[in-house]
Amino acid sequence: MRDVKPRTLFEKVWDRHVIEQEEGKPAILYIDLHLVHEVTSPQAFEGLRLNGRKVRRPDLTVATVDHNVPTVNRSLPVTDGTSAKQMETLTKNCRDFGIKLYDFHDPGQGIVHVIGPELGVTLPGKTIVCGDSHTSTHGAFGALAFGIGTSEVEHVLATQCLQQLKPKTMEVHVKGKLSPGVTAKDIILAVIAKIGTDGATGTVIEYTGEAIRNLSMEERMTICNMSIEAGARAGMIAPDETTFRYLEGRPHAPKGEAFEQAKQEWLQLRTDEGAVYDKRVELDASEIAPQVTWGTSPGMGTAVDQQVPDPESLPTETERKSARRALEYMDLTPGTPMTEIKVDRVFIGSCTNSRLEDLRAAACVVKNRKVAPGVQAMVVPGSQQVKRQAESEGLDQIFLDAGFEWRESGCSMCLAMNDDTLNVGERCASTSNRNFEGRQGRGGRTHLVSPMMAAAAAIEGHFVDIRKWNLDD
Ligand SMILES: CC(C)[C@H](C(=O)O)[C@@H](O)C(=O)O
Ligand code: SF4
Repeated sequence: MRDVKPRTLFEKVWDRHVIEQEEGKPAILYIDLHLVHEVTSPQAFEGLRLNGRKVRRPDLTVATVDHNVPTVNRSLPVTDGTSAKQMETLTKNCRDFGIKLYDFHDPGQGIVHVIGPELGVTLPGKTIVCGDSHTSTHGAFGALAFGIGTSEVEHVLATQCLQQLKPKTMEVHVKGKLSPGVTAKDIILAVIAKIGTDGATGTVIEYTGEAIRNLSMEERMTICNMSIEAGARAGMIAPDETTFRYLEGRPHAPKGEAFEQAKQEWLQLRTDEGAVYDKRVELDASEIAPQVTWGTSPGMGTAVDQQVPDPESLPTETERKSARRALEYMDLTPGTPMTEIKVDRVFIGSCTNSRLEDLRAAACVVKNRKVAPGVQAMVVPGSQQVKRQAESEGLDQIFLDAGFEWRESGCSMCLAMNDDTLNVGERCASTSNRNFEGRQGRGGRTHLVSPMMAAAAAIEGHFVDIRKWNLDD
């Protein structure tokens, strides 16, 4: 008899990929796409060599350099020893094992989570892994995409399979409409502020509701990207016309009749009526204000029209203790209006917010304005393609005229593995996803915001409520 139990989107993708499942044991999953970058792959390839193994499916494996790449002049040799070595190692590994690499000079190079969708290798219903926690980004297409460790990278390279315990499910339902000036980044920061950085631990989140349906693919990627900051294994959004419009014509997406057929299949990838999630939370988009983090974890955030909270007002001693420590590190006083916090640096980039739409939104704020004196601001496009497109629209000139630096693509100051770092004590408005101590450089202080909010902070020299700006002038 056919099993007619209603299933969630996650369960449908999971079920299609289970090769073997013994009761109480991890399942063995088939992996459709393995993305590789220079930081988490060297030991994995070394392991293959030591065991005399090949890569099982080089055709389902795609590599790029992103974490370490310098974002200035690419015609010069890479001077940082560790970065140069990691990049050379990946080049050699890809050559030896027959893997397509988007290297330093390739027009397709970029942050791994930006280029997957751009190339159309990220597709609905696929299982996608990468030795990188923000692999959750690709779930925006209705793929099951999650980060894995280096030993698992080796396992997937060798077998194209992975052992996984089945995660639980969680629905994050965002009803209603966003106010002007409030973006996908504000939704996800508000979700994390509400449920905490462990609010979704052990689950795969599915984002649903009117506010999510109305988002573009770029915005959906921003949301799924930060699922990991809420503790989730992955984030997913059911594919729809927005997804198909984005994918059609991408280099590796199916073409013509095959695309139409794929679309019919992808349309099945939605949660059945009556399917039950293990957990559920609901937010009203109309109540979300632009967000700014004040602490050293992505959950320590508030609305821009609020104040730095008083740690003593928090409910538990653990929370009070970590908030006290965070405020000390961030050099902030409880009760300070968020809009009075001054910034030294502004970073617009990272796999959360470095796509064309993000740059357009920031440029719209920056146009005909100047970066405040004393503020150093930079834009780092997520990929070479984003960079080229932005330049063809003249966005680079808008940023340059305002006093921003316009860089080459890569992770850059999201995690400061290259020369792009904060100095001790510097405060940064950043469109990235993590604000841990030292994340953007030792002693650096990070405030997570949307691209529009980062751009406005660059212009004013402190955080501002973007809803109060007239952006049509
Ligand atoms: C370097 C890599 C392992 C790491 C990750 O997995 O997320 C990085 O991308 C990050 O954002 O901290
Ligand atoms: S941009 Fe930042 S978060 Fe994204 S993969 Fe690179 S380092 Fe990780």
